[in-house]
Amino acid sequence: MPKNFNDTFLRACRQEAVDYTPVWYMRQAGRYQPEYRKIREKYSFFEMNEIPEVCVEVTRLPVEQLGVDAAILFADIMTPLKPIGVDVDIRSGIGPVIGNPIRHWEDVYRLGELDPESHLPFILDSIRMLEEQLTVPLIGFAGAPFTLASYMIEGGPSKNYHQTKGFMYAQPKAWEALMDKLASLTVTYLKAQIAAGAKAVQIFDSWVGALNREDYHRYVAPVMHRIFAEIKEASDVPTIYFGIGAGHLLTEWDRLPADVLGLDWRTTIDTAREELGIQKPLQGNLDPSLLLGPWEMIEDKAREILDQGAKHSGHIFNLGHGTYPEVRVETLQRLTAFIHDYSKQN
Ligand SMILES: Cc1c2[nH]c(c1CCC(=O)O)Cc1[nH]c(c(CCC(=O)O)c1C)Cc1[nH]c(c(CCC(=O)O)c1C)Cc1[nH]c(c(C)c1CCC(=O)O)C2
Repeated sequence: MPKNFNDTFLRACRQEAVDYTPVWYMRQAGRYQPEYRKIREKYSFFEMNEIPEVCVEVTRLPVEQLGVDAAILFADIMTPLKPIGVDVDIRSGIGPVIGNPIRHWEDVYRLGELDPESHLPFILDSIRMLEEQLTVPLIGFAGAPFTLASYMIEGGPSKNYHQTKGFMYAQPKAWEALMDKLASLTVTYLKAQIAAGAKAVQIFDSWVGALNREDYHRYVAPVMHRIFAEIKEASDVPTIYFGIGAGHLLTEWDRLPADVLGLDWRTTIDTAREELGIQKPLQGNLDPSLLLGPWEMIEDKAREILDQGAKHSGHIFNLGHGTYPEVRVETLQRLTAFIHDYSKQN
């Protein structure tokens, strides 16, 4: 680990004292960066992912360009599904598209088991290289079972997840088996990332907000509990749980052995703390669309989020979802500097 290592992000995850509010951005490596677009012209998404030199360069770029306090591994939530038999492609502007969607219980039983060292050596090599080079913590990540299953069942992005939920209601045994397999994969994958050098891990459950509280409790919470408990048992790296439109699930999430909860822009930090009584560290939550508005609006909102975050220990600034291709690099540079300067003074 380099000498000038900045652990502000990790300290905030543990609710320890910090000199300023740390910040990183979901999808901080991506098409809003001219350098990314240039590399992407030459390679497919998975080629970029599978060549460690490229993966390392793309992971480092936003740290150097924006001055953020954490790096997130350049990969996708779909990356570990390819080796277990999911025929997935990432299409620009669309997202993951699956050639062999799950329709019957047989499709669930056909899924293989992940062996990170032999299936994904490029990911672990990239993490080891980054661990030597980075002066900020590297966040490893994985998709949560519900969100992975939604792509595997729908065959691609969806608006209402009705096939996923239909499968869950109509074939509960197959659903449970699918959740179990994906939970094991997530634990195995994250443990391997931690062993290779990831300093924190985030689990993306982007689409789980499609479920009501009762269904979340019944069909998803048990596996999420198992995942966080098994990671906690194996290591002391902070774990972060994030989803979109999931404010109604926050009190359920609060009961999981996850360390940090990620908020989208629909739930303010004040609401989470004062109305829902959440004591865990919180990450978020500027609406990424606001980055397309005038600077004064961005600054006002960032100040409001920082003020709310500062009332309690444990706030990591982030967006409420990933940044968009239309966002200017300069906007994120200015926002990062503002967050650091403002939170140092307050
Ligand atoms: C649901 C989900 C996916 N992928 C991911 C999630 C969870 C977070 C979220 O909700 O956004 C997570 C993800 N995807 C990517 C990262 C890398 C790290 C980072 O945040 O910088 C991470 C953490 C790279 C990526 N993943 C993807 C890109 C764009 C790929 C390209 O260059 O075409 C990147 C940089 C593709 C992808 N992959 C997925 C989507 C919805 C898309 C975007 C489609 C598009 O707008 O083109 C599935």
